[in-house]
Amino acid sequence: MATILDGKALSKDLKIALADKVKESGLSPKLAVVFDPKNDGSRLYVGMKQRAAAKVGIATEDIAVADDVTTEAVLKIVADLNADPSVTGILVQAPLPEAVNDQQVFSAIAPEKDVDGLGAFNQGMLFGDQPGEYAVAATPQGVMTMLKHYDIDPYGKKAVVVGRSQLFGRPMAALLNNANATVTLAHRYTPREMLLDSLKDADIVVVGVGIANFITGDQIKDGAVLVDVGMNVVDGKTTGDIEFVSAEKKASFITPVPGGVGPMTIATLLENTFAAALNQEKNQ
Ligand SMILES: Nc1nc2c(c(=O)[nH]1)N[C@@H](CN(C=O)c1ccc(C(=O)N[C@@H](CCC(=O)O)C(=O)O)cc1)CN2
Repeated sequence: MATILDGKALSKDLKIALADKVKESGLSPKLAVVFDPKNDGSRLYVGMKQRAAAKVGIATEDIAVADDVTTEAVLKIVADLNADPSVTGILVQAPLPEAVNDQQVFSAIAPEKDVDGLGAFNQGMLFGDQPGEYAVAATPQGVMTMLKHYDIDPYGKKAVVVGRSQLFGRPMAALLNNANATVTLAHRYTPREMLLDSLKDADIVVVGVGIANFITGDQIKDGAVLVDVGMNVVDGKTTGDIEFVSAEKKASFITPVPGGVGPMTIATLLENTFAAALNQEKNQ
């Protein structure tokens, strides 16, 4: 039976520690959140982020965009937030309405306020494995924090990342690569046979494709570490991309859904937001 990678418990500890740090710093971090209020997921996640931020002493400001908003209008919102000294962090909750080019918007955020690390500058730092302080996307960074907490070192391991989104797969592969794993990045055009072949001898598998039960226990190696970034609703129940019952019998470690990567995403975003406020104070 696998050990559960308990993101819910770990994120709780991280938030308690962060609340102390925020208090001790005497700073007043403020996170501006740009989001589409018509998107059910965004409304849910933004609400979760706001409540968690309030608990650790980070103020938030909501900026709800209209249905027919254009990329230019969102770029103007971001430019105003970049220029506002009371705002220390900016988060653009994806997805924005269809007409908006999310990546263009992410890259317009001033790098020092880009707490989600999704802009071109911060992604370039990550992909170049550059030294220094910069934010990394909250979901993959949260996965790395969880691996470290459970003493799982990617060094020399074979890792397979399934999904290549900007929010998850691409930065996840870069982080594992920077941690000296040998990384395969699979995606929707990877032939099924090729994916199954990669999974057979993978030590670490991280999956985020948004398809319930996409990976099953019979496809993975005995003792593999399984991290499930997926979130699907099946028969009214939140479930991941990994078929938990069969996979936990073969894995050494596995994340549950819910209670695994999701809570780590939120804790990491708050850590990034505080780090950004500290850096801005230092560099003033
Ligand atoms: N700008 C960003 N947009 C989006 C991100 C992101 O990191 N930055 N990630 C996703 C969604 N997301 C955060 O925004 C997120 C998803 C899920 C959870 C979470 O804690 N989930 C719970 C279960 C909740 C439920 O049952 O419905 C869990 O896993 O335990 C947190 C954050 C999209 N956009």
